[in-house]
Amino acid sequence: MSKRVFIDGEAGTTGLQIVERLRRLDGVVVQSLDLHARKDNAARRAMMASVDLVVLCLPDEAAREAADMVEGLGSAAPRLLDASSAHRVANGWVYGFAEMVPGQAGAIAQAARVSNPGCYATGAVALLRPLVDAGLVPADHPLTINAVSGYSGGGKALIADHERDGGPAFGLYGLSLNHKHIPEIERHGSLARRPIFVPSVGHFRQGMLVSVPLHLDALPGRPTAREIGCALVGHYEGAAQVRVRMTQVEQRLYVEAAAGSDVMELFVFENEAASQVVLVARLDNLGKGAAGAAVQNIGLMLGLGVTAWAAERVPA
Ligand SMILES: NC(=O)C1=CN([C@@H]2O[C@H](COP(=O)(O)OP(=O)(O)OC[C@H]3O[C@@H](n4cnc5c(N)ncnc54)[C@H](OP(=O)(O)O)[C@@H]3O)[C@@H](O)[C@H]2O)C=CC1
Ligand SMILES: CC(=O)N[C@@H](CCC(=O)OP(=O)(O)O)C(=O)O
Repeated sequence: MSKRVFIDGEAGTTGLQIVERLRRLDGVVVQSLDLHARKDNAARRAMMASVDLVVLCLPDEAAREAADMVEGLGSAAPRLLDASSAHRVANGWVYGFAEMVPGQAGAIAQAARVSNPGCYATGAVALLRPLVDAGLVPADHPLTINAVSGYSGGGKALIADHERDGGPAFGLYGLSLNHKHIPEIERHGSLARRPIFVPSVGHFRQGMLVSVPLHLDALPGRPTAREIGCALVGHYEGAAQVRVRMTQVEQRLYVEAAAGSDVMELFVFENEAASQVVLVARLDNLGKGAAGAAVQNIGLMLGLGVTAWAAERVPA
């Protein structure tokens, strides 16, 4: 029998992307509220009690309220996947980055409550966690993370701002060095020192690049770029939605290649003579950075086979 999923916030940027993906999957049916009932709490509660899984695609405060609503259903409570940033470092929630450490996919499959990772955090944690766990980058190493995102990362409001005449071309933000993804990058990157994180947004709809520069001669044991690349390759071997690209011939890395794909690519670029590398994650903020990861987690939580769909979208 098909599993029933309710997406609270279905009409938003992330919600629509999840629905589009779920429509192509066997074994799952999306249950929707009528347009006029989307914000009617009694209708939402009744819908939540009737499904196997609720996905929250809401602003943080509304996601907290919706999670309380689900919890209030007691033994009738469905399982919960939250795409907002409300619960990413909260107790009792499993972090929905299946490839992060061995056993994470299994923990997601068993969990009652899963928090989908933030888009920037997905790139940063993907690059850093395996290197910290392997001892190549010390947990307390001073790190800087730079990133550029497509404007769809800011939801309906930022999309409208960019799609009007005279929308902005490019801008840095988060300049109080307090972006909301820093706590999840610290926690799930296993970092003991707060990184400096400088996000930016460009005048393109989808895709993002997250980069971490490293001075190799400031790391213990002075690892080579190859050792770093091999650690990433070893960690992500067999992962359908993460690819490590070992050849670094590109002089330019374009963000466009990520748009529309649910696969995240990781790169290690180096200047050997200067003993410097820059690690880069390229992903779609709406793909592996949001809806792609959400559908992967829905598949794990409901026991559906979703990797075949993901593989269709692997770039050449
Ligand atoms: N865009 C992205 O790249 C990513 C977004 N996310 C997260 O996903 C969540 C949704 O973001 P996004 O899709 O971009 O946002 P949007 O602004 O595009 O959509 C938000 C949706 O939530 C609905 N909504 C707002 N408040 C309520 C409420 N109180 N009750 C019911 N529905 C409500 C809105 O309806 P209406 O328009 O009618 O108000 C809208 O449909 C956020 O927490 C965001 O941080 C996560 C990863 C990436
Ligand atoms: C360009 C832009 O505005 N991006 C969003 C993050 C998008 C994302 O990952 O979402 P959540 O953490 O909200 O789930 C921001 O910086 O707040």
